[in-house]
Amino acid sequence: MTTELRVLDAERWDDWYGKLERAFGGPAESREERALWRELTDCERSLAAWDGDEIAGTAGAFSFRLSVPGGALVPAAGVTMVSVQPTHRRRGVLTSMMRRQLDDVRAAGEPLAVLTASEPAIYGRFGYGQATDQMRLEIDTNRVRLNLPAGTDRVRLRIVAPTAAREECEAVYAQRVAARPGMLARQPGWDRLPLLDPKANRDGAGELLCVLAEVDGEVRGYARYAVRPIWSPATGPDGAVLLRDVEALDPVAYAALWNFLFGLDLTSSVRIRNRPADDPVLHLVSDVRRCGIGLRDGLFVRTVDVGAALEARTYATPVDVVLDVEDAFCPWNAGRWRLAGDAKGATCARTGDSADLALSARELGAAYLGGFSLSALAAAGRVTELRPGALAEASAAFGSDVKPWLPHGF
Ligand SMILES: CC(=O)SCCNC(=O)CCNC(=O)[C@H](O)C(C)(C)COP(=O)(O)OP(=O)(O)OC[C@H]1O[C@@H](n2cnc3c(N)ncnc32)[C@H](O)[C@@H]1OP(=O)(O)O
Repeated sequence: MTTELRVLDAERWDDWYGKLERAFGGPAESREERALWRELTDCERSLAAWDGDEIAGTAGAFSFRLSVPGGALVPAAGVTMVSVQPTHRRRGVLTSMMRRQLDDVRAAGEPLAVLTASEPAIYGRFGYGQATDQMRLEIDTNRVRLNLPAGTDRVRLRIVAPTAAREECEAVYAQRVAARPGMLARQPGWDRLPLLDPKANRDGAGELLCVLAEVDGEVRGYARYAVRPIWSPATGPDGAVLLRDVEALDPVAYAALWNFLFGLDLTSSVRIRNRPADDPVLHLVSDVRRCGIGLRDGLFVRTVDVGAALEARTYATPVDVVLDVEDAFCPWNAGRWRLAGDAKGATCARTGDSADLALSARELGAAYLGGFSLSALAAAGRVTELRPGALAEASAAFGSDVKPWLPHGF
């Protein structure tokens, strides 16, 4: 079997997307969601693997700008919509699409490619490393109390329709992006993603609502949520607050939003699928054991251009190290790079000097946003220290005070 890779003809989008849905066992999406993905698809960056006149594989890319340590927004290809038909699996179709895509990303001058994986085992072989994680919470609000900071009572809360509050929420979100590595600057149309609320997907919950937190007349935060009413025959109300997202620009607005969610009548839990693992709410609660905490992988990062990627971020402490990078899938990155930088900026260029640390592209991706330390990777045998002291120096420099985190999938 041979397949031929071609850029997606926009007129074939329905067929192409239908094949993607089939590979995912779908379609499970609502009409609204499908229409949004149609609008957001960049056909010129989408590939179809053709077997004769049949689509055997799909892969796409969004043109994102990713927040990195130091607050810069770095061009990053957002790899998405990857699938291979069940009739064509395990014959190298994915590998051929990854090959073509990374060549295209390099040609476009984007230093990074990023993705969220259906299964985390797939993408390491192509040099993607898990760079962030995400925390889910299912908080027992009957048992857990909140310790509110002084001034929380100054916050005024207002419930509004999410669409009516879109601009205010987006203004808050935009300010959060540079403050947390791993977040994506909003591209046109992406503000509609958190507003999707098709009836068919509510699973017993009411409509999506938005609560705005205002301090001195200014919107300082928001939460979008729905309530799923649950009535137990024996004890009565046992509803769940399904929190979609929550962002705030100061501690009192943040605490007030959580206090509101905890206090919703006839509910006994607040559930959310995706929060950063250093969410301040963990320092507001009286009992973390009853917060139903779970962790899973988030964003995967691939350094497509090692020099440009390492120069695009800043470093928590001064660093001057030579990295010996192994990169079989993108061999233009392989070899020694001298990275010199600090909190103001960095240079990263080819060098003939002897190496201080050896690692592969996958580890570089994992450490890139500062979420996973080089020391931890070294302890797992995935980074090798060649000059004593270099690991501690580089590990501290790569670290991020704020945990990197991606708020939504793509
Ligand atoms: C960013 C995103 O869009 S994530 C979504 C990914 N898509 C899905 O999960 C949809 C369902 N799955 C599929 O469509 C396919 O099985 C794919 C895309 C995951 C794999 O496609 P294939 O064409 O079968 O992959 P390909 O034959 O190129 O395999 C390359 C290697 O990856 C391995 N591999 C492929 N899929 C998986 C997997 N799910 N888990 C672990 N390893 C895998 C193969 O075993 C092979 O390993 P090898 O090089 O050591 O022999």
